[in-house]
Amino acid sequence: MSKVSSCGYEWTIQLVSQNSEHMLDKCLASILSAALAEASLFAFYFSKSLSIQQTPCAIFTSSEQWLDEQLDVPALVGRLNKLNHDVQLLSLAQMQILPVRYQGLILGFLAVDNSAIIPTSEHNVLNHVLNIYVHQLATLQYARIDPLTQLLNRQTFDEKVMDIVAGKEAWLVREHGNDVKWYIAMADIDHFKYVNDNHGHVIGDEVILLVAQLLKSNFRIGDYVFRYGGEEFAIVFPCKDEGKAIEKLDSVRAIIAATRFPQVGSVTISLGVAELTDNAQVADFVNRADQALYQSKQDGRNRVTAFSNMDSAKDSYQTGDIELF
Ligand SMILES: Nc1nc2c(ncn2[C@@H]2O[C@H](COP(=O)(O)OP(=O)(O)OP(=O)(O)O)[C@@H](O)[C@H]2O)c(=O)[nH]1
Repeated sequence: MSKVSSCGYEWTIQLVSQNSEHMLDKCLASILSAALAEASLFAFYFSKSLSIQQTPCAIFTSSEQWLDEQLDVPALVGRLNKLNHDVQLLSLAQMQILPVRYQGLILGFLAVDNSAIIPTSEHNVLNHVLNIYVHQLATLQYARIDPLTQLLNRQTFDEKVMDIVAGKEAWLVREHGNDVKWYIAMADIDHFKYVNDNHGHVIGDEVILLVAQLLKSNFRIGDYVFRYGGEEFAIVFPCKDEGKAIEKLDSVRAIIAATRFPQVGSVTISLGVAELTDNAQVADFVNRADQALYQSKQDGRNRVTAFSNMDSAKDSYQTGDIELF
């Protein structure tokens, strides 16, 4: 543990120079492995959505068995939340817990077994390292956010879809088993040009914002909602099967159609949906969902179309002559 005090500055520099979440996690893991070399077991739990609505999950652990047996994460977070904000270390019977706070909320913790007792002078440095991690994560996440809607932006979209196709969403398998599929939906506000032309761009922006909020609040926390372009959104979400995915999208479509938009009245969206399989490129998935969306527009708008139900579109997709917007 003596390494801790001498390396604080170096570790800070290492953490703030990471430019992806994945590399930031790896960097923190290697720092903690060096800092806690004398501890036989440790684990870092954190809520990456930076929200208390999501129970912190394991970012890395030195032994899953130890954790499964001893950590009741929701109970521990509840207990940490009741602590005074000045408390930086909680000593339990078999482990020491360093709470990780962001904007005053407990978003996670570092658990270290009692084989290495962390001296007061050193848990301050570890707390500092964990703080730098949280702030660097927040900085990386803000760069991925669309300023108008606070949704994930287009730049984040490709990376997230590639991660999902590569099977990097491990939490999902832990929670639902292997029989869950991912779907991509493209959603576009109907006749939006009319809104801009008749009410002006400021009201147009407000319509985009309200649609974004309705989309975000009607999908689950583990689903991804992106602002893909001006009045176009992409939603990437797991579902048991395509029927359920269409049902979900149609229920959100109906909620938007039933909402009264200030000044404008009613607004509808059209959607297209395709499954994310592991044998195509991100651009192919977007094309498929876009073709289905185009079909929804052709069929009269305010509806959901699944790419799998479009035989003619599949043919034209293969010959590459589909007309997209
Ligand atoms: N206010 C506002 N308007 C935008 C934004 N991005 C794109 N637009 C406008 O959105 C409109 C999109 O119109 P179109 O693509 O022609 O389609 P539409 O009128 O929505 O009709 P359909 O999609 O066929 O139902 C254009 O007038 C764009 O200028 C934005 O960020 N804010």
